[in-house]
Amino acid sequence: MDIKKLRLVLNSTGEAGNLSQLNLAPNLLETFIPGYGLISKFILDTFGFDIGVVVSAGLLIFATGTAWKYVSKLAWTFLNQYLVASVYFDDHDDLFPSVLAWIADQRVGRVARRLKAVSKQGSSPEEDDVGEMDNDPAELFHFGRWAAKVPPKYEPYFGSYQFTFGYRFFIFERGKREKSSSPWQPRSEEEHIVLKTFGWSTAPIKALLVHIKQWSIERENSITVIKRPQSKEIRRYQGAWSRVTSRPSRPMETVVLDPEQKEALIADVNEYLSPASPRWYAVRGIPYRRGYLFYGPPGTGKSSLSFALAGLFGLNIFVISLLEPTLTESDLMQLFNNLPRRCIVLLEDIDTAGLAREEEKLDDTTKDKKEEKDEKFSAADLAKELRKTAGGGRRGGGGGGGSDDLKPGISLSGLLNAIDGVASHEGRVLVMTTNHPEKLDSALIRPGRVDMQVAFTLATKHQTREIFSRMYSTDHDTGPKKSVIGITVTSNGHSPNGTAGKLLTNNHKIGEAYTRDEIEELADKFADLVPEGKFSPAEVQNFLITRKKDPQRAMDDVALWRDQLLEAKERKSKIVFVQ
Ligand SMILES: Nc1ncnc2c1ncn2[C@@H]1O[C@H](COP(=O)(O)OP(=O)(O)OP(=O)(O)O)[C@@H](O)[C@H]1O
Repeated sequence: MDIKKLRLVLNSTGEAGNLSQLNLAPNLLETFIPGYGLISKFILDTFGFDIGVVVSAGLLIFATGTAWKYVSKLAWTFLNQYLVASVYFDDHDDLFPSVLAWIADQRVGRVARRLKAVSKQGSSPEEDDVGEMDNDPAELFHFGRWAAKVPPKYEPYFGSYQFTFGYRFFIFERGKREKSSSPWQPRSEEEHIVLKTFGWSTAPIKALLVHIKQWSIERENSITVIKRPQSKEIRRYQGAWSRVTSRPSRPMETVVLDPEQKEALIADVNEYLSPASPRWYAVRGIPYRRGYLFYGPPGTGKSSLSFALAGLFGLNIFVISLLEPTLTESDLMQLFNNLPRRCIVLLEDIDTAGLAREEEKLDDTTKDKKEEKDEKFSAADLAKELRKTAGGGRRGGGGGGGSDDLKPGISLSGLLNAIDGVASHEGRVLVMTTNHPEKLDSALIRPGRVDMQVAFTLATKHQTREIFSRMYSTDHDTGPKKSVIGITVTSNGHSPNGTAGKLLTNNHKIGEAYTRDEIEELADKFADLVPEGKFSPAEVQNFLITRKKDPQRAMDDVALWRDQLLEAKERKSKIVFVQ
């Protein structure tokens, strides 16, 4: 279209505002819309109405819109290239969920018209999500109905969103792309986020990210993030570790140990993690790493203490079980090489290292180990095993795959290589646990690899007492505080052997609150009835959990439970299921 023709576009003789001025030359309209002349003549003759004005206006609006789109796209590309700073990260990055959560929490996230609902299948809703529990204690609690009240969480859907932060304009973009995978791999998508702002410097975005990290840490202050090895198939694409869950940090006081032992451990970890330590180690040429060995029978608190340490020091915890059947030495190396600078690595069952490869007797040794474990198998262990199986955890679940050519088992040298690797000299806290310290090779526990050993024993009187007291107390402050119990059934004062029931004048009904002093008194008496060094804290805890609303019932039942469990242990029963 030449300029002369364009000039014909408008009848520019009339006054502004008169629609007829917009009437495009019929010749031009004929060029765009074949047959236009005939149609317009027909309408003019029949209805006396000139459609030229309407058609011209429509065409003009269309042309202006297209031009605007084109020009703005050009301008945006130019701006993006020369005047916009951006920071990208993909969904493997720890920042990804934090940024999404932060955006969702901002006005931009709340008013966005395109949201992605996130409700994980089978995830357990938090009480906070539903508000107060209005479950009638007299009725059975129906989890499904309760969980149905939980609204899903919402995130901004894929696309671009603008927001301001500290008087500065930002753009948040969420996108996805197909991951480059080999033809025989299932197709998958990878998400990414881009944060943009006007200017040549990324400093404002970096400051925003620091703010988001702090916001996220404050929000998750009491949360411990637990990571386990990613399944083999996706490890290559999504990193070695996957975030299995995050759960409320375990308070250190809930792990009952010898106070001195606990204090010494906490002080040691604290000293090691202090910001001045890396330099101290570097100046003296000592590798900056610290290893701990937690050993003792099953159910004595080794894992619990590791989780409590993670909560106390605000570290993520990376859990590897050497009993995981698909774990190979190269996997172990890869896992250690992909640890962050500061974290706790919980390496469970280290006594299995060297069993398979070095002796080439995997079947026998696994069988032996299983038999040994079975001998000590108690109800608490059984529950724990079931939990692990259900959660796809330690034994086989998390690994996936399991190709036939895998030779499971980690040799001792493989384990040593992994924990001594260069990448592991960087501030991680290594906690190794075992039920069989006597089986450990001295090379594994030499100073430098294991710097402190913590022995866990079957429950002492102090532990039994503390576990009881914590089970029934809601408040550990001094003073005559009220403790637990809130249901309205009357205790029948049942006492199987007639002794324990007499310990407390049975004038308490369930539903009455016990004072702190009363609970302490009961705790002393309970600890007197449980022999020292016979039961694991897990067993004691398990017994009490089934009577968690009724300390008097625990007192009534303890003697029978104790005798049955002792007898069963003496008979070396394979599974002791005494409640
Ligand atoms: N010392 C303890 N103080 C408080 N609770 C304990 C203690 N020991 C065990 N428990 C309780 O028993 C359960 C099992 O404990 P945990 O998993 O820490 O034992 P573990 O020694 O790691 O066992 P395993 O060797 O089988 O892995 C947990 O629920 C924990 O609360």
